[in-house]
Amino acid sequence: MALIEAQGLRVEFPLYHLAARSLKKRLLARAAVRVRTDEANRVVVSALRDLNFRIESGERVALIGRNGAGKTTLLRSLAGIYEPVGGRLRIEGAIGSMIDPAAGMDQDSTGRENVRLRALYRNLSPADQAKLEEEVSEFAGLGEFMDVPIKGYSAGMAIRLAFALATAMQPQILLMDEWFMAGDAAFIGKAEARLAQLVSGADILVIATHDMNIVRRWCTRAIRLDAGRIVADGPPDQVVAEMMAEPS
Ligand SMILES: Nc1ncnc2c1ncn2[C@@H]1O[C@H](COP(=O)(O)OP(=O)(O)OP(=O)(O)O)[C@@H](O)[C@H]1O
Repeated sequence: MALIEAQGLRVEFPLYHLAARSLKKRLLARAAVRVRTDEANRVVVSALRDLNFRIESGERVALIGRNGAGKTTLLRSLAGIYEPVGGRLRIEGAIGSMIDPAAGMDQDSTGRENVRLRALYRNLSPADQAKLEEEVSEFAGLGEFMDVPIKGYSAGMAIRLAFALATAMQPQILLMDEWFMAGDAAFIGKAEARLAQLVSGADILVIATHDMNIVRRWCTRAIRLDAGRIVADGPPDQVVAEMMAEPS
């Protein structure tokens, strides 16, 4: 059984380059809601503000909302990439994350070496390591590029490798940013089939997306963020319809 529970979750980013006083003042005056000065007199952006939610096994949740609403920040916080500045986050279950293809990859190592590093990190037996290597190479379809340092990969090749690696081991909680579905048509077809299988096996899926077809097709619940707050949480059809009805 997997579980994600947030209570009063807050994430902020300091804006270090805003030291100049007048600029700071102007910005604070214009964006009083999300930009504030903290106790240490630093200007910070409130990316997530007092989020409360509970996601249980069997749920497939879409995070929706306009640019800058906080979707990616929330995904990254769930993945443990960002440390909340306030509140509590409880996560039970092994996480597989497809947020940033470069995350957890060593740019100077080859694709194959990166797969081996991941296997070592996960403490896999030599047999499982060999199986993982074979599976990832086959799915990514990179051919001889598996033996080229990944800093020489195109964006699409990096996505292929990261996708193959993240989906090779069945996670209980799958975190995903929609642009992982980018790529050429052949890969998207393959990726969708793989994801469908994974989603049915994962206990929880959380996907950040602007694509309402993905929300309706894949998800059982939609959480809509606006300026770092949750403004709607419920069945996808209802939350999407409400959002569409609002003037943009
Ligand atoms: N590393 C960072 N440093 C400073 N501010 C950040 C950082 N990451 C995000 N932010 C700010 O946090 C807020 C939320 O951004 P986030 O990327 O989570 O939004 P989003 O909903 O994923 O947007 P989009 O749909 O454009 O991808 C924005 O105001 C953004 O400027």
